Amino acid sequence: MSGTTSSKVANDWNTLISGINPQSIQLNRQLVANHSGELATQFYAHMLGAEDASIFLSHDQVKTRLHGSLQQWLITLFDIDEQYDLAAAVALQVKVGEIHARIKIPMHLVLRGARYLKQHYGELLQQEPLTAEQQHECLQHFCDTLDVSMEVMAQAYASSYDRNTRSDEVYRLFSISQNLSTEREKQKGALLDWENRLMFECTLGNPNAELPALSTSEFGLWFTHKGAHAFQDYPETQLIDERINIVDEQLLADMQQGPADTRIQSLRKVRDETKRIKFLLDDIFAKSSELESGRDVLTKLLNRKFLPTVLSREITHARRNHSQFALLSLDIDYFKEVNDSYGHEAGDSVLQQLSGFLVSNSRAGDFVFRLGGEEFMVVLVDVNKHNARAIAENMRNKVSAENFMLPNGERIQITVSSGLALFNGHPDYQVILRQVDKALYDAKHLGRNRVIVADTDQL
Ligand SMILES: Nc1nc2c(ncn2[C@@H]2O[C@H](COP(=O)(O)OP(=O)(O)OP(=O)(O)O)[C@@H](O)[C@H]2O)c(=O)[nH]1
Repeated sequence: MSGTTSSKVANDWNTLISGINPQSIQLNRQLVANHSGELATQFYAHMLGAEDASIFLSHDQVKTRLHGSLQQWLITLFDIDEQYDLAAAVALQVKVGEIHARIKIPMHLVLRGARYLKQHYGELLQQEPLTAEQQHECLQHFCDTLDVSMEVMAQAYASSYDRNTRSDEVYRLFSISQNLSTEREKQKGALLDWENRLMFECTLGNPNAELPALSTSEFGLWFTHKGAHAFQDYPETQLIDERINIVDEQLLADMQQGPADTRIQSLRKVRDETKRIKFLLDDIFAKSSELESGRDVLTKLLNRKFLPTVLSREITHARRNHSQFALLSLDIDYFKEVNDSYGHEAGDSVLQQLSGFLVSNSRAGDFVFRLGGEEFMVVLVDVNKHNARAIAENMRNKVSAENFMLPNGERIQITVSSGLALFNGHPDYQVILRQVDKALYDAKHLGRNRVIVADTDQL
């Protein structure tokens, strides 16, 4: 929202307040403060009652937290009188609108909640010993104030949403532009690995063991988290998704339970399906054109600008599928000493080697970012609290055992401090980012070369 628009709204707000009897403002302030809990409950009851809202606000902790925030927001909103700093009040509404855009709560649901708030407030006023005229003025002030707030929020929402969408689109184009031919071969190889593993399990493996699912294989994770998004406009993407489902839901089940001849037949069908997936992959990769790359120049990792897009998408995925992901941040310890002792070029070389190391030690569906300087972030997809911690510890251990080769031929060892935070259902990605930042900060201050897991139950 531009500065001119903000000051115009602040002026309008001021005019609105100065036209109201201060006694009515005081009455509303008192009544809203006394009934803030009940008003917040009304707001969410109607908002969450809508079917299209449940996906956004289904998490209990979120409900509890948002309920408190809404109460506080109402109290602050109706505390506003002529003495109040209206520019600050406008800024607060902008912030709320931006949070809604970030967690993608559609604006119409917020407006619906506001409509019911007005209705309920009218009923509350009727229970007060007020004249009809006083009631009317209080309700007018309540409705006008909410309307101004909604107007500001809607503007902030629209521009923030546009920004996010543009960034999503840039990311989508970017993510398909990376080394297309290498990626294609890598994913076809991953598909072949899964097929070979399946053949092995079928013929020589333990007959009671569960067969490896295609959707959770290296290829399946890459496809779900990256490929399907990058190639979302191609009909082949839908077809690949259907093939993966057929393999996992039907064919593997037949192979697991069916009689011997059915198993052989199903195995043949699996081969046919994987062959079709390979053809479909070739088609979509061939259709995609090379696009300008936007990777970090030194390390070729993803850079910070795509972090919001990736996190928003992973949050939506985790909430829809009741799965989890984790953020692992890694910061090299005493990196300044590497630069000071061996020179900047040596430091650059260590950053490049560590980047390659992180990529080769994470899975195809994971995302590795260089956030800047000597700080990295890995988005660990489809993990739980037990294996995420093990992955983080393993990564830290392996880094400390690795020899990093300097341009002068010397080898050095480094350590990293890590913060780890597991997604806890909160729809705003800033929450998990704050948690992982705090955990990294603690890891540094508790002595470095360690992993600290954030307490993500604390929202
Ligand atoms: N070679 C090189 N150095 C960089 C780059 N970006 C940041 N640095 C250096 O990274 C160092 C970071 O130093 P500090 O923030 O003090 O951190 P540190 O020495 O790693 O210490 P702790 O993080 O507290 O363990 C500085 O010397 C930066 O100049 C880069 O792209 N290349």
